[in-house]
Amino acid sequence: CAMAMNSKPFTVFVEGNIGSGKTTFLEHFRQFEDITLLTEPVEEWRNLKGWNLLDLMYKDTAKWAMTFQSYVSLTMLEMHQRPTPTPVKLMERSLYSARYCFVEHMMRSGTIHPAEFAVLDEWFKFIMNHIHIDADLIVYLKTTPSVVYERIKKRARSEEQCVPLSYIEELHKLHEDWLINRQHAECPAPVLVIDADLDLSQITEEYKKSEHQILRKAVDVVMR
Ligand SMILES: Cc1cc2cn([C@H]3C[C@H](O)[C@@H](CO)O3)c(=O)nc2[nH]1
Repeated sequence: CAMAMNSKPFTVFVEGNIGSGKTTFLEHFRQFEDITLLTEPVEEWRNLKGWNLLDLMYKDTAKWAMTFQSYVSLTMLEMHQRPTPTPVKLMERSLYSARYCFVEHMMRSGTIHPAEFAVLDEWFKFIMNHIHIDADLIVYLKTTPSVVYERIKKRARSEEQCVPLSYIEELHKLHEDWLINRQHAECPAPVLVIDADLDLSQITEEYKKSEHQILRKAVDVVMR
């Protein structure tokens, strides 16, 4: 049932490390007509007027990380703001994982200059104070770094082939600090943790756990 475009849909952020199965999780919900799926616009990051910013970032991180994260944040903001015709909206990642996981890592590792970090942080704070982008629920696909590292190698996305395990471990810790240890109060949504180490055959049971929570909330939104 299409809802008026102006009412706020029940919004879910699907978060997790590289290779944690976010796209697979989202595809599982393709079957429901009352849910709008917004997957990560990786193809936009791979081709902005012919420039593959994702590849540039992985090839020369110090030079391109700021530019890449700046564009990623713009594409995420566009998705946060996109009108949703359904009672439920599932988004792959968010401006929160952009800031608390990826940009945070780049600042701590010295990949970006403190002045570059300051600019990205000012953009993030302005958006937080002026635009409502909160989630009603965060689904955290919790994984073990070594498991997703093997998946990344098997998936063989060309730009990611040089990603070291240490990077995956650092991103994991930042996801845990945010979603398990709840170190950032700006994003107070409840977190539903899914064991995403499970391989495809077993994980459907895990998805059903979240399906119930998400769809029940969808009914609440529609009945509101
Ligand atoms: C919000 C956000 C998503 C995101 C993805 N990535 C990278 C990780 C993967 O290699 C690829 C697709 O998620 O993009 C990144 O470097 N910075 C990001 N920030």
